[in-house]
Amino acid sequence: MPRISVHSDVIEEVHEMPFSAISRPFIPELDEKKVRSLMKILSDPQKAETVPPLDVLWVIGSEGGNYYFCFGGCHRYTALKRLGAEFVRVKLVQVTREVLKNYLGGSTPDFK
Ligand SMILES: Nc1ncnc2c1ncn2[C@@H]1O[C@H](COP(=O)(O)OP(=O)(O)OP(=O)(O)O)[C@@H](O)[C@H]1O
Repeated sequence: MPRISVHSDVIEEVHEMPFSAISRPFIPELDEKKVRSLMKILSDPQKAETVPPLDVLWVIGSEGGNYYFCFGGCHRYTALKRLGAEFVRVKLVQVTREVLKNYLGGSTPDFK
């Protein structure tokens, strides 16, 4: 399997995007205590920004469509979901369909 180098360390720009636009194909294994702790922090406007933004992989389709996937940040993602967040802070990492294939294999959509 090729080595995948997809990380946001060098990306400084943080965006706010609709949570509903982010696909998460895999069910995470969770430490419930950590999720609850993150929910507490994220629901406190004074402290929420101490939690780093989610890394979101962004694919632009052949006809210009935008597709967003989140594979990591399981606990932050789940905490935000349970809080009913409408908008979330993310770092966008633009990747190709080939990179997504490393995660999704044969079920990688034909992005348009
Ligand atoms: N109360 C808290 N509990 C856990 N993490 C916290 C808390 N407050 C702030 N953070 C920060 O939130 C981030 C959580 O990232 P972490 O990698 O531990 O979990 P995750 O990315 O949400 O899930 P996973 O790594 O399991 O996919 C860390 O940068 C941590 O410093």
